[in-house]
Amino acid sequence: MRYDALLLLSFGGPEGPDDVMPFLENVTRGRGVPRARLESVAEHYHHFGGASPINRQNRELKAAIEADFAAGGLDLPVYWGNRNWDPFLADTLRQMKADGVRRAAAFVTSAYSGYSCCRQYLEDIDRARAEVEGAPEIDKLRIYFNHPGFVEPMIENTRAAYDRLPADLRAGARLVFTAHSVPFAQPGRELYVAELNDVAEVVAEGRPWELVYQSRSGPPSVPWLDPDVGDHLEKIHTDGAKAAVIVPIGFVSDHMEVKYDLDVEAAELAGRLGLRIERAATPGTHPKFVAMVRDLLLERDGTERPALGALGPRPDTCARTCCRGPK
Ligand SMILES: CC1=C(CCC(=O)O)c2cc3nc(cc4[nH]c(cc5[nH]c(cc1n2)c(C)c5CCC(=O)O)c(CCC(=O)O)c4C)C(CCC(=O)O)=C3C
Ligand SMILES: [Fe+2]
Repeated sequence: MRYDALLLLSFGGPEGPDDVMPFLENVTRGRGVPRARLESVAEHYHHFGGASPINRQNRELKAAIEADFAAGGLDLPVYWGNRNWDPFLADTLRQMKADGVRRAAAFVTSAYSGYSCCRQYLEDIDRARAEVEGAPEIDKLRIYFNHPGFVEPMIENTRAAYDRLPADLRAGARLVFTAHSVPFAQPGRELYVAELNDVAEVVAEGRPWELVYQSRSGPPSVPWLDPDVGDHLEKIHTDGAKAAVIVPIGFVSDHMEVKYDLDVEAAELAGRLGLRIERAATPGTHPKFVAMVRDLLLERDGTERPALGALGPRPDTCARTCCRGPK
């Protein structure tokens, strides 16, 4: 084992009402998100008492990874750091250094390629390391959108969502995959879209399906990936659909974008339309997803690199050109 720690690297989220605005300002600094959008997203967090579910989910994931390492005889400490909120990555690196960690592998809670999911985390690592003299070296583990540990829980959760539909609605239910929208001009967008389509085809298990986007945040003048999930639900309702299974294929846990934009907003819309929807769970702390983290670590020492779908495993280190950030 060439690493002496695992770093769980995530987005971060507010833990109470006073954190909401400072958190949103961290997320959107320099990104041209309109103030009105920030204020409406703040309301999503206030709807849940000002706390994002993502921190609890990361604490649970960290505990599950620790238990899985222990059960697998892997004696490696696990640390957790975020891009946008406490525990901030630089503080975590300071702690790792104090504990004598010299080289760590990073597992990021985003499964896909593209600037927001991948390159931005590499930039976060560079920036945080530059802040901490003598910081450990950090290798980001490969992108895992098509690893069976991510895809198989998605398949199981999709089947379970079908099973929750009334039997008479199952056969006619539309299968709708959803992912976070990004600006059309975002570096790596083509690869992000290709990967989403590749996994959707596997998870659909032969059913017809469609891929839509959610949680768009830029000004209307800037094109983002579409169609939007809400517009799409209205369209399939107009087409005569009675039910749909919604699979948040773009996300690894049931955080705010899932809990609000799907379980509140899309659910309200579907209720108004009289469209029955069931939302599939995300991998979260599914045992296969947790075990994948250990597999990704061990494959660095030459074991198999499993991948489902047609695209094949991504390389360990992505080329600087594949989803370059803003210059
Ligand atoms: C592709 C993608 C993922 C999926 C991959 C992954 O899962 O990582 C993702 C995840 C997440 N996005 C999250 C939250 C937010 N994203 C925002 C804004 C943005 N997201 C973007 C992209 C993505 N984001 C983009 C291009 C922007 C515009 C600003 C910019 O160019 O960066 C904003 C600002 C307000 C708004 O405009 O919505 C918030 C609050 C949370 C935490 C939720 C919680 O608290 O539970 C998570 C996991
Ligand atoms: Fe986001």
